Amino acid sequence: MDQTSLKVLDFLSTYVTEHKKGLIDEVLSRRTRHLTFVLEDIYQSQNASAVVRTCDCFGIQDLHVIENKHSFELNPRVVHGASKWVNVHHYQEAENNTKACFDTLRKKGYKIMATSPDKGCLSVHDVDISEPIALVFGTEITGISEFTKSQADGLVTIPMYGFSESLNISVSAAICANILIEKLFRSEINWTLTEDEKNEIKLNWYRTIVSRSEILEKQFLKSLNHS
Ligand SMILES: C[S@@+](CC[C@H](N)C(=O)[O-])C[C@H]1O[C@@H](n2cnc3c(N)ncnc32)[C@H](O)[C@@H]1O
Repeated sequence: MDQTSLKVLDFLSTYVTEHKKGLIDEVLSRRTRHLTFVLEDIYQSQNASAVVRTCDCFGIQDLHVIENKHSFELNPRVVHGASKWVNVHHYQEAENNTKACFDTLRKKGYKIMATSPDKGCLSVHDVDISEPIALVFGTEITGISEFTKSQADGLVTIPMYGFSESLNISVSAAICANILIEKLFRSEINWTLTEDEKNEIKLNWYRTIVSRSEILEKQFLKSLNHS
């Protein structure tokens, strides 16, 4: 983070109560980029919203949204403001947005694991979390695309024992988040964010919670340029 952004962070922090600052620091201490979620063409807003909320609740900072056939929409009654705390990255411009997303994630060092109700896949309990993982969830009716199936580094399943063929996508995301985050917390892996990452996220959160932050920031930057 550059010096000016650090000064803005410092400035905006004067408008945030000590209680809120403490809460933000506590939440940031449990945020991770070691695990990230990917949604491929999810078209029901309540499902997309429930996943955003799950990411926030379990400390998954980034959600990648692939929009090949369907656009991503949030339902305010389900998301409950959680989208303010999670970085949502959209892939909607390329000819194959799934490929664009996977290329980006691989460059960042992620292994791509796709989820499926198929019995033959690796159980989510047995996933190796030593490397950063991007977990892909498929669309409501047809699941993950053939492209994802062929390009993923592995397929993961939540074992099921009933008559139904699959879980709801948002339920699957919550179960996987719970299992993998607990596994991460119990491991020796360095899954926490760097100080720089924490500051960048904190600045965005301060901008969200401080009223009229945009105007205040403009005035502050003007005063910096004059001094
Ligand atoms: C309703 S399911 C899609 C069902 C589709 N017929 C299929 O075979 O994938 C939607 C998404 O939820 C996730 N899902 C559902 N059940 C799962 C399970 N048992 N294990 C892992 N993921 C599951 C997957 O991401 C799936 O693409």
